Amino acid sequence: MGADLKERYAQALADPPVAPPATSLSSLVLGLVKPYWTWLAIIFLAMLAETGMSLATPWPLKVIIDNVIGNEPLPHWLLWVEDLPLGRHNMELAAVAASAMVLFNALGGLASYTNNYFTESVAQYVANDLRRRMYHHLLRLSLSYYDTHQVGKLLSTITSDVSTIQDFASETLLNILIDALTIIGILSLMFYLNWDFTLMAVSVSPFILLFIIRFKKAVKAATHEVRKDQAEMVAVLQQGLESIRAINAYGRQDLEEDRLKQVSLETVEAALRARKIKSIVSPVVTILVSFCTAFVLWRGASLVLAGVMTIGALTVFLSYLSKFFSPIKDLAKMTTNIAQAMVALERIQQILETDIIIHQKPNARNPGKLKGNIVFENVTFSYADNLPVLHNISLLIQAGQHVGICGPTGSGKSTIASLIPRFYDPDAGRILIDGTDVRDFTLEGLRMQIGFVLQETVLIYGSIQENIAYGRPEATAAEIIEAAKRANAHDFICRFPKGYHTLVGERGMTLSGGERQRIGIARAIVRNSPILILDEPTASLDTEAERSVLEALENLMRGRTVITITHRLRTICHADKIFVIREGVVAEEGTHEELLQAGKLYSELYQLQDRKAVTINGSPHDTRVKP
Ligand SMILES: Nc1ncnc2c1ncn2[C@@H]1O[C@H](COP(=O)(O)OP(=O)(O)OP(=O)(O)O)[C@@H](O)[C@H]1O
Repeated sequence: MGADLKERYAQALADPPVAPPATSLSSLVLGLVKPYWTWLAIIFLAMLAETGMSLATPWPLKVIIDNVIGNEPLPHWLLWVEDLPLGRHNMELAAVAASAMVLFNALGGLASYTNNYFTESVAQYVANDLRRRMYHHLLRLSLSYYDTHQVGKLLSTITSDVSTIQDFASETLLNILIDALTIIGILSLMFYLNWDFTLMAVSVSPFILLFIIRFKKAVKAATHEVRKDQAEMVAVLQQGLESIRAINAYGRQDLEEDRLKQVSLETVEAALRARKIKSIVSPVVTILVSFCTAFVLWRGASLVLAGVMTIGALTVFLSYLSKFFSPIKDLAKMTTNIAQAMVALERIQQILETDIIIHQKPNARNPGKLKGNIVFENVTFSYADNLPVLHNISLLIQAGQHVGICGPTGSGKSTIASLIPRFYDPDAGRILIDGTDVRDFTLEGLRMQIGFVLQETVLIYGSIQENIAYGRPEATAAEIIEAAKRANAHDFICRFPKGYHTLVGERGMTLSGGERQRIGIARAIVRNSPILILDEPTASLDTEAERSVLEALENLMRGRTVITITHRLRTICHADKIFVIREGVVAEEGTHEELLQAGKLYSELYQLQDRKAVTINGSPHDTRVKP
């Protein structure tokens, strides 16, 4: 058992969590449990044994009442007891009955242990598979999915909804199956004991089941509402904690608290509405069941008095009746759990079925080492339907060229850059690198050829060394140190007591903006891609930090095709070509001198910035990057 589990654990770590896309809830569930069919078979057998033992337990009592205490003859299926070497003494028969009771319970206990052991294993591994499958899917969705979905709500599904499924699989599902088997078994035995009596006794069951089914719908709708509100609450909390600096800076703690208060109260109200519906089910079922039991007691007493039924048979019948209604009552209670699990599955399925992915052609090829010729051919792109952000853009960037992209804010500069690594695909037109449409390359291969330094370098929680090697994990320690030296980062890293092993990112040491950018540059140097996209890499830095970062950038840019997006025109005035973007079109293109001579938008922007720099510093402030 242990070895099997260990093996499964190792597989769960190693298996790629890829699974065919789910189409319906049932196919999702079947796909999830399929790998565990041997365990499911063991569970089923153990369940049969557990149910059988539970059905057998009242019979020793009947033997004691009817055959040991009373004088009823032994039923024909028990005559073999007379052949035992125990003799025919009543107390010996009582000893057999008592031992049988212990045996039934012990076997039932063993079956129950096996059941729980394997059910919990299946539940844990199914939850593990679900989490991994969802994360795998989410990591590959197009960025446009995240433009319209809150991360907090997704977190809530990956954690809470998966836990709901896990709890359902490990507790409720097993109970439902055992209950169903028990009901079938008890009905058969009750028919054996007294069929017409049984028919009358259980005639109330269809009404109970109808009632339960009717309520299941209402409970499910209420549960949907509760989960929606709970996910909303996680989203509010996640956003608030993520924006903690802005909240402190603007003193908006009260506003954020109010937001949580509102959504938290909505969650409470939704949960109370759901409880109102849920709490009706149990009492109604209990009352219906008590009518039925009362009838059996009354009618049973008259049958015993008339000598048609033995006291033992009535006791066993009553014991079965309570066993029969207990799973029916459980089913009523479980309506809530079933509804919760259905809602959780639907929410998980919604994520798994999202198809906003950047598709890779089946015959896509790895581009290998690209030279870096980039062509935009009549590219049109919109984030939202029918609202183009780029209109018919055409650009030509030759391998090894350093080009600048500038233009007013919101004109589409960053959007242009994000189409090259296929963060998004254009609506019309195409983008070619070295003469091949980027959609003909594998996504991973294409992105390996592109390095980024953005306005803010995002540090991953881990050591500085891991952060530098993030884009190429196989980089050696020597390569990492060399990259840090070229990025002007080595000296400040060595000043930390733990050097390259210093923890950064969440909860780790916090680096200044300039230091973070230099880590970002070292990261791009280690990745060593022929195409480099610099999106306002110095925008958030002061003059001193900017100088050091620009020096590092010079080292990084050498020998690569570089696209620099910036508002600071002085940083691109030595570029081989500058594209001026306005309202999603290329308004002008040329070298710095050509654009100044043209005397249009670029020249206006440049002169405006020139005057500002003179005013601020008393002399022009030159932060140019020499290619
Ligand atoms: N993820 C997004 N979803 C929807 N619209 C977006 C998204 N990102 C940008 N936009 C919109 O697209 C337009 C172009 O944005 P983009 O970021 O490319 O401009 P930009 O020229 O780089 O601006 P800036 O100089 O301010 O960085 C803007 O109107 C912006 O509001």
